[in-house]
Amino acid sequence: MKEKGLLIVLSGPSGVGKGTVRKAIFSQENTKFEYSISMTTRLPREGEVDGVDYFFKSREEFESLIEQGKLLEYAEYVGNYYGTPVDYVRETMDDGNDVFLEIEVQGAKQVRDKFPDGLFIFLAPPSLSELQNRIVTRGTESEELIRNRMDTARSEIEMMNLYDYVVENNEVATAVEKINSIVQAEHCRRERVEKRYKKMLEVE
Ligand SMILES: Nc1nc2c(ncn2[C@@H]2O[C@H](COP(=O)(O)OP(=O)(O)O)[C@@H](O)[C@H]2O)c(=O)[nH]1
Ligand SMILES: Nc1ncnc2c1ncn2[C@@H]1O[C@H](COP(=O)(O)OP(=O)(O)O)[C@@H](O)[C@H]1O
Repeated sequence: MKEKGLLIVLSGPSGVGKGTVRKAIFSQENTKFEYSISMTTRLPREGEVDGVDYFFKSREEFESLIEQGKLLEYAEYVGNYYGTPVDYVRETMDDGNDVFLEIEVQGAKQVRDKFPDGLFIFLAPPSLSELQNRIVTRGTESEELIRNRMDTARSEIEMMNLYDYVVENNEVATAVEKINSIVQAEHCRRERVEKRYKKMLEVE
């Protein structure tokens, strides 16, 4: 029987660099992960393509997907829905490929409940002041929203202990390397456990 793929979840506070690190991971030539494209009700930004960056949906369409149980998790974030298509995730894992989710922390918590066997990686900022710097330099938020996001960030950081690994996003390239190593080590660990388990069954 084919081994199931891993479910890799990268999460962390807003502005820590999740999107940046994810893009760097998928720009590697030899990346072995399959990126799960999310659904969202937010409008496309300039240059974003439907079915590449996100599947852009209306609120009605999104709510109907929720009702039909088509989402592994979803969350409302700054006034818009974001969610992960469950069929894609299950099919990709069943085919033996690793699926990579880059999602905010509420969604990651829901995935943890449904897939406790997943690999949960928390991307942490070097400090709160650096996190604020990044949100400010990104320049997509008003002053009030930045204050709001910093309050949210504090509670998001408290959720760090629910994760298997914490990777500090100091340098993007280093964070990418660490994530690659974590996934590789996890594959080795699972192989070892599987072998031992098979051996035990043979003996009895
Ligand atoms: N729960 C959940 N969060 C998602 C999903 N897709 C993206 N996100 C998160 O939604 C947040 C907002 O994403 P986006 O609108 O692209 O803006 P960004 O802040 O520039 O990354 C980010 O924290 C993403 O990680 C998803 O499927 N589910
Ligand atoms: N390691 C890093 N060092 C410095 N700036 C970074 C780093 N990673 C991301 N950034 C910057 O921080 C801002 C937020 O990154 P982004 O990927 O949008 O975060 P998130 O997806 O977590 O909300 C962007 O301006 C990005 O260029």
